Amino acid sequence: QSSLPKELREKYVLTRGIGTGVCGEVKLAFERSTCRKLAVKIINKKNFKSEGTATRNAKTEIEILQRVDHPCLIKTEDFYQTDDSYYIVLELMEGGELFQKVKSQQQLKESVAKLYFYQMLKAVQYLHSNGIIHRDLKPENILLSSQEDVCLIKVTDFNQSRILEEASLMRTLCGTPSYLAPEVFTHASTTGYGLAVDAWSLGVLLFVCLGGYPPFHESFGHQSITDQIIRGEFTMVPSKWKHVSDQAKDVVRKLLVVDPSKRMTIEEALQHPWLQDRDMMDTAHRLMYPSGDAAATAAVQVERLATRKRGRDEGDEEEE
Ligand SMILES: C/C(=N\NC(=N)N)c1ccc(NC(=O)c2cc3cccc([N+](=O)[O-])c3[nH]2)cc1
Repeated sequence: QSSLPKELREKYVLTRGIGTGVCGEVKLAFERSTCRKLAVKIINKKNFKSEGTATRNAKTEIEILQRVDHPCLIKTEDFYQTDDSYYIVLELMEGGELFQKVKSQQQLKESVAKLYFYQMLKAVQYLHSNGIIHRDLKPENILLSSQEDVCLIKVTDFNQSRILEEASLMRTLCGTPSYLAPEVFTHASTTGYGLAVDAWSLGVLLFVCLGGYPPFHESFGHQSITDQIIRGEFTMVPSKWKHVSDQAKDVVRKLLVVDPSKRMTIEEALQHPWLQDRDMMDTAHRLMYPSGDAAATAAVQVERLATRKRGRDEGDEEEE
């Protein structure tokens, strides 16, 4: 306890480790004044590559962590740092990492995978609408709020995240264009493609949740994992996928598209037939907005009306 910042020690009691991460660990903590249980993520500064990027990354990450406000994004309660570590006080996510749930070939029930995937889409939709690309979406960075299958999920670890610097692009375009490369003007450098990397990662996450194994892996066949990814070559092993609906497979196939300009976007994924599932959406919104406060309820109503309207537009014979 001695190496902990004094203010941290005065406000919280840190106990056992509850999760392991490549860049640090997570400890269970109790807030002295309220006895509330919390998590403290300890990030060793020396884990970062070079001093320069480390400090900049960490500043960006801390700024993002303190700025984001969405039910499916981890919320920080407090933040401390010493010369060699960052201490981030977070809400406790008793279900742990999605990684633990899907490793050892455990396939999730399709309804559970859909509930989690919908929440991941909403979290990433929120990040993108705030000009933030996550860039490191993986099962270790998806936390579950409880051991129950039906639970809230939260995206965490913004270490690789980037805030889209539209400003720097605007400055660039003010100068003389004569020496600028074509991609500076095309999609590649503006929000377009940047955001698409998160759509790909969500495709990999959905594949793992539905199939219980990763789409690209060094142990598959003769190709390196990089070649498999560059070629977008993955296999849906029948024994694992025969019970998975065609609509679910369609979402995976439209996200794991190599050409970012042809890849399904987050918005399009949210409109995909597989996700037009009112029961799932009601459950998700009940988990995301438990207080049922007015604004949230309004948001839910808007979403449901939109879904209902879409259904009518598409000749949805089902009566309301
Ligand atoms: C902000 C961040 N990482 N940032 C970074 N690596 N630069 C970050 C990364 C991971 C976490 N993980 C947890 O909060 C976390 C992991 C885990 C496992 C079992 C049980 C619990 N829990 O809260 O009960 C857990 N919480 C929380 C924050």
